[in-house]
Amino acid sequence: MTKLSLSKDKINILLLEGVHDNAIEELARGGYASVERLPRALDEAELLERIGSVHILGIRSRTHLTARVLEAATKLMAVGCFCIGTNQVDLKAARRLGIPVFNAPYSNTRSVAELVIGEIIMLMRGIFEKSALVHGGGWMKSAKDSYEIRGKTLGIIGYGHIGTQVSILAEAMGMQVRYYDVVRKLALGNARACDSLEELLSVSDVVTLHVPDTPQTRNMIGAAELAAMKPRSHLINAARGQVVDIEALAAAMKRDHIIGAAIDVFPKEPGADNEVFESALRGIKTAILTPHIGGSTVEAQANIGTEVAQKLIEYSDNGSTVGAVNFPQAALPIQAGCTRFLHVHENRPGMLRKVNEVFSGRDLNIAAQFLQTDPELGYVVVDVDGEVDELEVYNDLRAIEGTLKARFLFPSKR
Ligand SMILES: NC(=O)C1=CN([C@@H]2O[C@H](COP(=O)(O)OP(=O)(O)OC[C@H]3O[C@@H](n4cnc5c(N)ncnc54)[C@H](O)[C@@H]3O)[C@@H](O)[C@H]2O)C=CC1
Ligand SMILES: O=C(O)CCC(=O)C(=O)O
Repeated sequence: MTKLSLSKDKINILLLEGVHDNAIEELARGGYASVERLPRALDEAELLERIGSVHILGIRSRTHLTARVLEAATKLMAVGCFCIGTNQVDLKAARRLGIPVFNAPYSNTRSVAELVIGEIIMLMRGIFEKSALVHGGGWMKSAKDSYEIRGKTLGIIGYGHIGTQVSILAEAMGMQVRYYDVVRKLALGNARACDSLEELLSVSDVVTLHVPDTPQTRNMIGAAELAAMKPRSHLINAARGQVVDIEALAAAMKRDHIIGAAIDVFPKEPGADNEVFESALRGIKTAILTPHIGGSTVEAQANIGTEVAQKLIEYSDNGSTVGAVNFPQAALPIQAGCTRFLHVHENRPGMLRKVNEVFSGRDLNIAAQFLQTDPELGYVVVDVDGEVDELEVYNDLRAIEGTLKARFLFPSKR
């Protein structure tokens, strides 16, 4: 079993928001048993209270890791987001503190795409409104505003992993697909790109959003964009809450310009299960409102549990950062008989020289060295042959000005 500068039983792992059993099992297989799992998110005050003793933290979309929380996380080695989106983490702060953040970029793609396809049909048949009436004893047997999806135009904003899956499924059901993306993307099947967002909005019977949360996508669908949509069309948002101006959408629905919407994500989502959800869309019968469950399927959660746990183990065991969203990427082979030193630092001139002096000053033989830098951060991994006083080396590495984190693995003597 891999030996770490901190033995595995002392590595405290905290998993929040009901991360799947697979993560626990994977971590146990990797020798990590000090794992606590909570079914819910923690707010900032609770995080500040607990984070000081945590080495590895696992979250989903409801836990907000602010700079304040990360700065208090003095022992934190890595964060695992058991989802696609990482906007709930202050990635810059994590990076500045030398903490890599991992996610699962594909494991719930299909679940979101299937939900969207289901919602297109539900919206275009007005099913939720009719069902609610029947539950109340009513009987609205009408074809008004009910359409087949065959032959209708679906506009996809953001033609990435989820957008392209939706595209394939929608075409298989006879829809015509148009898409808009800021990056030039290869069209799948018979889908066709639009030159502008305005063009897409003006031709689509249903518009679905699959963009990340960025400064450019904030409120990208506001009053003007809703007005540019076809009269009596539909909108789906299973991307991020800030992408749609909810008040403007509610107004467009009240005047029947938009006759159906399915919204899974909101600008303000309840942090705790007992918090009341507030939204201007509540009470609008033609709006399908779901509690951010686009990726919440048994299959997706199981796959995500395994995938993110593996990435965290790889980083803890050997320093590999493949899949980190805010860190230089390093895929590191194990060197038999070596002690491995990991050093994360601010990318200042002369840093590598100072790191190397720690080894050359002791006449140590460097068997392999790996350096990955970007304009702000440097990550150097040094494998040393033979006997080495790892604690001394570790202390000298930590003493280099600009050091963010240092660790050693597979020590030669303990
Ligand atoms: N509701 C839920 O439970 C879930 C929601 N999501 C959300 O879905 C989003 C999309 O996921 P993926 O398809 O995997 O991401 P992706 O990164 O594969 O695709 C995003 C696409 O959006 C495009 N894009 C970025 N900015 C744009 C802009 N301003 N205008 C037009 N296109 C733009 C990108 O070029 C890219 O092609 C995630 O970022 C996440 O926020 C993901 C999983 C589950
Ligand atoms: O399942 C979750 O907690 C979040 C899903 C999501 O929005 C994502 O994967 O980005």
